[in-house]
Formats: sequence, structure tokens, C-alpha cells
Amino acid sequence: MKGRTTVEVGADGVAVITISNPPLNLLSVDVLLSLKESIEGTLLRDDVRAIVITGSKGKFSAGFDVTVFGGSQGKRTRKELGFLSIEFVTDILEASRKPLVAAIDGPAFGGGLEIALACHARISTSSALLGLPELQYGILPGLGGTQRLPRLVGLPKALEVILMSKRVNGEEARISSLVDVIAPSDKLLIIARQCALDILEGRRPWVISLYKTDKLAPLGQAREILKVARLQVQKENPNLMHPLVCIDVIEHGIASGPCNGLWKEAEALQELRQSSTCRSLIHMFFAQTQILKIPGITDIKLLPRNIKKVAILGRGLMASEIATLLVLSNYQVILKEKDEKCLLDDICRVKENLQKQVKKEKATQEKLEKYFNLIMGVLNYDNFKDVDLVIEAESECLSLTEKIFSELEICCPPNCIFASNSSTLSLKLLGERTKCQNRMVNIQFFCPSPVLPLMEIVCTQSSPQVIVDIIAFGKKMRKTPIVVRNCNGYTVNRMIITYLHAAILLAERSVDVYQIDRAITSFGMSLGPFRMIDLVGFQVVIMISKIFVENFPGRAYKPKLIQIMQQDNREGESNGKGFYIYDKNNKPSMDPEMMKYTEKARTMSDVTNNSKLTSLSDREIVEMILFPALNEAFRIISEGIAFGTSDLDVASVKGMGFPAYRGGIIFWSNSLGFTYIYSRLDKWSKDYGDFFKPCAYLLERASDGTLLDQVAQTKSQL
Ligand SMILES: C[C@H](O)CC(=O)SCCNC(=O)CCNC(=O)[C@H](O)C(C)(C)COP(=O)(O)OP(=O)(O)OC[C@H]1O[C@@H](n2cnc3c(N)ncnc32)[C@H](O)[C@@H]1OP(=O)(O)O
Repeated sequence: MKGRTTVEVGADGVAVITISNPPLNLLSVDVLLSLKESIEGTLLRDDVRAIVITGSKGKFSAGFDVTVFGGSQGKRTRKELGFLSIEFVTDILEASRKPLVAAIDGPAFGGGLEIALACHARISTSSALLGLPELQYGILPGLGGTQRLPRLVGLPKALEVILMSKRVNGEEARISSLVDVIAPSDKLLIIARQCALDILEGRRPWVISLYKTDKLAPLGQAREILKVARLQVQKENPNLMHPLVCIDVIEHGIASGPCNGLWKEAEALQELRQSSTCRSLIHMFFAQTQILKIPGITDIKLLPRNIKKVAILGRGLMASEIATLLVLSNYQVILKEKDEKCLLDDICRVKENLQKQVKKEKATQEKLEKYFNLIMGVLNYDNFKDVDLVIEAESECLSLTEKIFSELEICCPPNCIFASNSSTLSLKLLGERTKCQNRMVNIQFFCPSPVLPLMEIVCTQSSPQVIVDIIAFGKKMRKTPIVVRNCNGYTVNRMIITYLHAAILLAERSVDVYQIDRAITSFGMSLGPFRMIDLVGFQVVIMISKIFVENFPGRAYKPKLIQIMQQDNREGESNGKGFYIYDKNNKPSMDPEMMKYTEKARTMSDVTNNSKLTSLSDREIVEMILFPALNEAFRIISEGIAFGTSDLDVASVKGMGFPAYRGGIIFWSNSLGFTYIYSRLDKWSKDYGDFFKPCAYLLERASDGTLLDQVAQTKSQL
């Protein structure tokens, strides 16, 4: 048996039942059966007057072990379906004739929180974290959460928590009545016991969440709220069914009564847990825990050193973007620029970026002042004596950067980490020319940063300690760090630039730019390739394309289209004109002049209008654009640049905007089959050139039929 519950009865007549399945007290059928047995046992004992449920070692329960979802368990009978949620949680736990109180510390997620919701009161520490994150796994709360939460906190708040998988701390939970009392950790059990006795003796109400009605709006009003929620989720994720199913289940409970709602919830869970969306999202969950298991680095018990002060060597836009990210995570920042004017421009941009946070209600004006005071603008190295990390975002020129790093070696403390943000310079060459290669890394951020939260840490001779420090630094900035080995063009850029080049290749051969963006976003990418080029800026894409063509002359595509457009003063969103035209609120609209540029590019490339390409279906467009990126991903794996295929799955989702519900680019490719991918690329390479030529590694996989990353695969097959 994995996990169990223990019972301790005190002299006050209160039984404390503790869920124990370390480290997170995850739930399983075994744990729930043990909980059922413990509850039934205490209900029978005359010396027990009331019951407190808690979790061992300060952790209530992080919910169900999600490895039980995503498989295909066949059809279940109605009785089996409702067994845990109805026969146990509702009919035994919530219906208990002795009061039950949940004492919550640490995580109370998913099924863990749902058990607490069925108790007659909840006592929590202020730092506990509560949430129903099931939608993140393509399922819905399945132990009554869809019915009890709206009745406890009201429909709008419940929708916010469930649909956005929002985690709230104890304090926030108290404000919304999800929690009844806040208690310090060391008094949690004492207060919970007292609360249970208070309920028994009528000093506190005996609340059965499932039958509460005071927080529920009348049916008509509730339907209006649910209608808005449906529109919102359809707008945000048109390809996903499960959020809509969840809303239907909530509505069913409001319209037909909570017991009917519980049955509908159980049936929906059974259906959703077998979906490919569920399998893919669970794979993503494990891939994210996998990426930071780096042999020889994260498994040698190194503790991250505390990075407090960060210096940025400026280069306009990027320097101010990084400075904004840093102050928002409470780092002290020194921003160094080459002259007063550039410094002033950078500082103004940081201020503007921070103001946007206030506009979006992500920060208050008061906090903004605090953040802003964390920045010091300088023109020399005088204040670099105690910096922990320097991020060089100044030069893309090797000799200049080399000079900067040798100056830094003199001005900074001996443990200071030197990071470059260059997208083009060879970290290896740079390292070899300085004395500090063991404390040197490259850090890549991805644009637009709020949509693409990836942080790529590129290392050559970097010491494990430095990598561990930078991983912790990235996490503190709420980034998803992945660690890769150094290579020309850098890992994620290699996939992204191939993806963008494939789109340009099609556009230069008459496929409509806007049809491409539509097909790609319908597939689920957060941005179409042309919208992405506009956002990143033509200048950057041209620069990275150049590096790519230099480094991979045999297979790189040489795009003409963006240069032609740039000559016509198109830079992307930054100057309001790119593949789209932008209004003053940066809202894009299609540009009727686009054809002019694609025709010119076609003439320059000497390619003719190809009727096969102009009649491509959306699916064919998606494959012609994503398979080359996949091909590049296979090369990256075969070169040993990534530590595991999970890195590329996470990188594609967090750095390219690949849909998480397809499990990342490699997981998706496993589902399509390598023989198919190989045959498509092979055919296109004969028709349109070596850009599409399948790599040797893909040929091997197509021949022997093995899946990639068997370990991650098995873990997610559940
Ligand atoms: C029927 C019900 O309605 C359905 C449900 O209950 S769905 C489940 C809802 N629960 C969740 O989503 C919780 C997800 N977990 C988390 O957010 C975080 O693990 C946490 C905040 C609880 C703790 O974070 P942290 O202390 O950093 O630990 P973390 O490294 O993430 O996890 C420790 C290990 O537990 C695993 N784990 C965490 N939650 C898990 C879960 N729900 N299922 C399976 N494994 C889980 C992690 O993969 C990791 O495994 P590893 O040691 O092999 O790498």
C-alpha cells in the first residue's frame, strides 16, 4: 500500500486523522480507502466526539497522484464512477454525524482541497496554498469540487479558481470564505480541535457545503455568468473541450441540484481522463519536473547562492526589458550604459514597462515606486564591487565583448557570475579568451516575455554551482529555466528560426501570409510565425537568420522577404508596420500590400507560382512549418545539446508557444509516427530543396520505429 492515514484520539474527544504519503501526501485509491476506514472507525468509537483531518509534516495534500489519469481504463459502471466522490466523500465524510474540520498547512490541491471542502469547517495557516488545478491536466475536479466550491465562495470566485487553476494562499482563502479561520502553524491543530468542539456544542454553525445556497446567484443570473465564462474560455483556448465540460457540470449542479451535479462530474471525469489532451498535459507536468534533473549538476546537493545585486550592461531595448523583469522580482539592479542619453532612454523604458504593470492591475502605484527605486543607472564600473551577477546585453561583437569581460574580471568580486545575453556570439570562444569561463553562462530570454516564459541557460565550461545559481535566479523571476549545452545558433533559436524560415519559404512560394498565421494559430500555437516576427522585430530575425545561414550553409533557408520589407521601412510592431499594420493600441490588421512584397521575393528567388502550394490545406501548412522545426529538434537531440527530450518539449511550449495540450513538439511527433514525418520531409526536400531534408537521426527512428525519450514516455503513459 502506498500512503495511509493514522488516527490519534485526544483526551478532549477529538480524533486527529493524518494523511501520510510523503513527501506531498498525494492521494490514491489506497489513501482514500484508508481515510474511509479511519473515518468509519472513529464514527463508531464512543470516546470520539469530533474529527480533525490534516496532513503529515505540514502538508495537507497536493491532491491525486496524477499518474492515475490519462490511461484508458475502459467503461465503468455508474456505481464505480461515483464510488469515491459520492459514496465516500459525500455520504460518509460530509454526512458524518460527528463534526469534521480540516486543518490545512502547505499545499491543499485538487482532491486534497476537495476533501477539505466536504468538511464542516476549514482552518488554515496564512501560508497554505489552496487550489483546484485539475484543468491543467485536461480533467475537472472529481471529488465534488465543481459543486462545493461555487456554494462556498460564490460562482465568480469559484470559476476564477477552477478555470484559471488559480492557487490562493490562506489569507486570500479566508477573504473569500473558502477558509473559516487562519491559525499560526504551531497552533493549527489546537485551533482546529477547538473549532470541531465548537461546532459540536453549537457555538459554530455546522456547515454542509453541498447544500449551502446563500452564495449562489439565482439560476438566471448564474447562467449569465456561466455564458460569459464559456465565451472567455472559447476565446482563450478554442481547441480545448474540457473547460467547457467543466462549466456544463457546474451549471447542471445549479440547475438540477448538487447531487445530480456530482454524478455529472463523475461521468465527465471518467470521459476526460482518457483523452489525448489529458495524456499530453500530464506529460507536460512531468516534463517540467524532469528538465531540472541534470546529472552531475542538480543531483550533487549544491545549494543555490543568493543573488541579490545584478548589473546589466545596456544595449537599449533588451537592457530595459531585463531590468524590468529583475526589479519586478525584487532584485537590486545596476544599469550601465555608454552615455547619459542611452541611460536616460533605458530608464524611461523601464518606467514605461512598470507603468504597464499598473495599467494591467498587476502592481499598485506604490509598489511601482518601490520597484523603480531598486534601479541605479551608472556610466562606469565603480559600483560593481559587490554585484553577484552581470548580464552583458551590450555587444554582438566578439572582440568588444571579450574586452568587456576582461574589464569585469577586474571590477567584480571573484564569485560574480558573468552572463551574456548575446544571440550570436560563441560562448565557447568567449570563454577560451577569458580567465572566467567556469563562471560564464549565456542566458536567453524569449519575446514576448509574458507569453513565452522560457529562460534558456547555455553552458560550456560553467561550473555546476553557477548553473544551480542561475536556475534558482530564473525560478525567482517566475521563468521556466532549461539548461542546454552550447552550440552554434543556440538550441531554442535553432528550432524557432527554422520554424520562421519554413513559414517564409511558403510565403515566398505564394502561400498567403495570413492563411499561414491562421492555420498555425488554429493548430494551437500562441502566435502565427508572421505575427511573431513582427513582435520580435525584423532586425533581430534578420540578424539570427544570418548567423544560421553562416553556421548551417547546407540546409539553411535564405529568406528574402523580410529584407525586402525592411528596405521599405518595415520593422515589425515597434514601428507599426510589419507583416501586419498596427494601430496606436498595437492592434494588428492585415495589410493589402503584402502581395507586393511576396511577389518581389518570389521574383528575386526565381521561383514560380506553385499551384500545389497555393491549395495546401491548413493541416499541410502546419506540417510544412512544424516538421522542419522538429527535424532541427532531432538534430539537437542527436548532437547531445539538450540533456533530454523533455527539455525540447518544454522549450517548444514555453519558448515557441507550442500548445501544451499537445504535449510539446517531441511528444506530438511520437503521436504522429516517425515514418510519416520522415516521408513528408523526404518528399518536400525533393520538391523544394535541402531545407526540408530529414536528418540522419530521424531516418534511424523511422527505420527502427522507436519512440523518443522512453523514460518520460513511460512515466506519462500511466
Ligand atoms: C480527482 C481530483 O480532483 C484530481 C486531482 O487531485 S489532480 C491533482 C492536483 N494536484 C496538483 O496539481 C499538484 C501538483 N504539484 C505541485 O504543484 C507541486 O508539486 C507542489 C507545489 C505541490 C510541490 O512543489 P515542490 O515542493 O517543488 O515539489 P515538486 O518537485 O513539484 O514535486 C515533488 C515530486 O512529486 C511529484 N508530484 C507532485 N505533485 C504530483 C501529483 N499531483 N501527482 C504525481 N506526482 C506529483 C513531482 O513530479 C515530483 O516528482 P519527482 O520527485 O519524481 O521529481
